[in-house]
Amino acid sequence: MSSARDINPGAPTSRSVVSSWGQNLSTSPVATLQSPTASLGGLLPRRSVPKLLKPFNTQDIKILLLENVNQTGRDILTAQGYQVEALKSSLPEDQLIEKIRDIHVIGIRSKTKLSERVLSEAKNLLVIGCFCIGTNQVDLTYAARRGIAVFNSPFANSRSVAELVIAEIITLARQLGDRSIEMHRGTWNKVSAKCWEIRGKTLGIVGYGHIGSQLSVLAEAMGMNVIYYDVVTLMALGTARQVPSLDNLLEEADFVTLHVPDLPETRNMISAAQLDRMKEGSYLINASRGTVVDIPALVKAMRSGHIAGAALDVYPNEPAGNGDYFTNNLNPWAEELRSLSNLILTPHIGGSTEEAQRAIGVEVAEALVRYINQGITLGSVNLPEAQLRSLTLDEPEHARVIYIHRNVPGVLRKVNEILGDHNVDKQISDSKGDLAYLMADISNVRYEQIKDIYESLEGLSSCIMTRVLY
Ligand SMILES: NC(=O)c1ccc[n+]([C@@H]2O[C@H](COP(=O)([O-])OP(=O)(O)OC[C@H]3O[C@@H](n4cnc5c(N)ncnc54)[C@H](O)[C@@H]3O)[C@@H](O)[C@H]2O)c1
Ligand SMILES: O=C(O)CC[C@@H](O)C(=O)O
Repeated sequence: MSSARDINPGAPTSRSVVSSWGQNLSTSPVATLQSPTASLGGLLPRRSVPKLLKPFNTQDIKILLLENVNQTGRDILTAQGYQVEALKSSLPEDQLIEKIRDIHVIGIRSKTKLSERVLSEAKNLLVIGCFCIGTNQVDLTYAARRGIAVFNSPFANSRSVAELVIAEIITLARQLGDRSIEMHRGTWNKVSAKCWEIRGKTLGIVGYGHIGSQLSVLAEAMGMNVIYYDVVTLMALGTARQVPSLDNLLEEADFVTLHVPDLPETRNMISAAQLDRMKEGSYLINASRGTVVDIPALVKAMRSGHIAGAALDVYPNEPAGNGDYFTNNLNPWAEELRSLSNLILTPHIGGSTEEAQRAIGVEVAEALVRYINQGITLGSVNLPEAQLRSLTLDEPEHARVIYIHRNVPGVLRKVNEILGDHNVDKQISDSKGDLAYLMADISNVRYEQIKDIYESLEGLSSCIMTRVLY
């Protein structure tokens, strides 16, 4: 990345070299070192004081957090001395492009689309934090091509989603949503027709990952029979049973619940043909991604009475913030949906609990700090995972070189020629597809040599991004 030297806070420009020499490096060591996720602590030599690697004034790091990221995450980032701006909602694309030009880190949830168009404007961006499970809103391939790391929180809200689905199964079986709406309008409508217990009914889980498998355990505890369909063969929990095809599941289940990611092969996975296969009077729940269900087909199946009820938490288009947006302007069938009986509509709240949001805030913010301060990529969804133990304060004249590069032959030789005048204490390199990530801790490196190392690495044709931390 030819302009990285000017814009990458990891780049030892003369400004950052000068400003960091006299800097107190331990602005807030605790936030990095108390991480429960990385096993860094265990790898540290006893009684050595870890040194925070910051080749820049921490105040120079600019972070934009969108979509009301939890306070736990904001606190961790602010404690590092970074400049943190936090907004409650997402931003329209043009405003996002304006903002993203200037920042080093962006934190988002599910609404902010970080497309190639947006990311191509993000000249300073080092890392993206998705404060959620899904990463489908980010162009991961393009981000990797630019050497921009992406982190998420793979399962901190799984339990919250599973509990919501359990609540929805009973709510649909007993038509609780409709009874409640009627009572709110003053209507007493005591009925038992087509209201059921869930005990002994069959739950069909599509996608038996973190959420699907958690849900399986809860559903069995309530006396349901569980079957599941997944593209991967997975160990069944309890007495659940994997079925060989989606059609098998649809034909057997009383309740079908979807827990697959947004992928080309899951788009409209449940459409007219699949709804037809479902049992007469069965129910559909979608708390995965809005693209997975063909909504006009669902409307038709519900109007005919073939599908007795449904719960939707996610939609193809979702608004950037809270407000009266669930209209046909957002999705052309929104008002028709609103008119259906026994249909639970929720505003993408599957993972929205205090517990989940706090845990996600901590997990993702700590991953960001580890990456910014030490270059550790453990848990990254798009870069190879690499970690080295922290340098310590009793290791003076050490520097950590991070070289993100195209995965082509001969790179290690060239890098080691550049590092050759110094002692390479530790080195790790890993690749993922076309991309490779190298970390090396070198000693006997004088302050004025760092700039040369940086410029030599940047001059290699394989270079995507170089950072030198010291
Ligand atoms: N509503 C919410 O607030 C909310 C919260 C968290 C997660 N989610 C969404 O829920 C979904 C599932 O999350 P998770 O954490 O359980 O994911 P996961 O990756 O742990 O599990 C997904 C499972 O789906 C399977 N799968 C993939 N493609 C499939 C296909 N074509 N057919 C059948 N199975 C397939 C995978 O093999 C995997 O086992 C994701 O889309 C996620 O973004 C929504
Ligand atoms: O909190 C969100 O916006 C997203 C929740 C969920 O869809 C996820 O991907 O974790």
